[in-house]
Amino acid sequence: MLAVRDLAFAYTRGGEELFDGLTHNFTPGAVTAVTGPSGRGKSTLLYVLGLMLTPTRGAVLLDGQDVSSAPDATRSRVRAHRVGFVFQDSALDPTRTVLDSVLEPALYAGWSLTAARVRARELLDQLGVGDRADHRPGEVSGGQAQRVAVARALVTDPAVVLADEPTGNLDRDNATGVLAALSAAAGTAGGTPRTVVVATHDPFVLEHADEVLAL
Ligand SMILES: Nc1ncnc2c1ncn2[C@@H]1O[C@H](COP(=O)(O)OP(=O)(O)OP(=O)(O)O)[C@@H](O)[C@H]1O
Repeated sequence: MLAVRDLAFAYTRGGEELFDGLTHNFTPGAVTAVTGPSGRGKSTLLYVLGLMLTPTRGAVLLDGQDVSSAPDATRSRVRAHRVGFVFQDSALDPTRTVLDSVLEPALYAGWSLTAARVRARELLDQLGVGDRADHRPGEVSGGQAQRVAVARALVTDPAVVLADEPTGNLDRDNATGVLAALSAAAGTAGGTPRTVVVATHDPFVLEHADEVLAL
């Protein structure tokens, strides 16, 4: 289970402190939408949960272990094996094919290229973008690119999936598709419920999320 205890973060020493000692348990198997006014720290919270930023105070707990203050090597390992990240506007490498972008995190996690390819193709098919596998991101639509980004976040079967404004620039149909993919992902991680956290302003996502955490 993913949780935060007494969490605070500041980008600079003595700078504005975000989260005000936040304590929260994220429910496995659920999509939790993190919302709040612009600048309140929604994206920053995802980076802290994803162990890309270290809390100034408090802790990020994964299955009861404080992973946020673990040594760098441990944090990298946890990030590679247990966390998937969907960046805003998909952020796919324009020089790689969709398939290569999706399988890359699995290679970092130590999978063989063959196993990573099989899993990546399976996910792209499940997300309805299998026919785009050999294209570059410039040759797919915004909605398709965002589903590709979800596939990339899921390729290692992580326990935690973090998505930053995944429906930001999408029309309703595409937003529905991306949200459905994230909801489906919440249900399964090798049979164990997966924790999905989405930072969003989108009223549609807020309405359909299982839980809402307001910052
Ligand atoms: N790299 C950075 N260095 C210094 N300050 C930053 C950095 N990134 C963000 N901030 C500041 O931290 C605060 C929180 O930013 P963050 O992007 O997490 O907010 P947000 O709630 O996601 O905002 P939005 O809804 O506009 O995306 C803001 O005041 C922002 O200006």
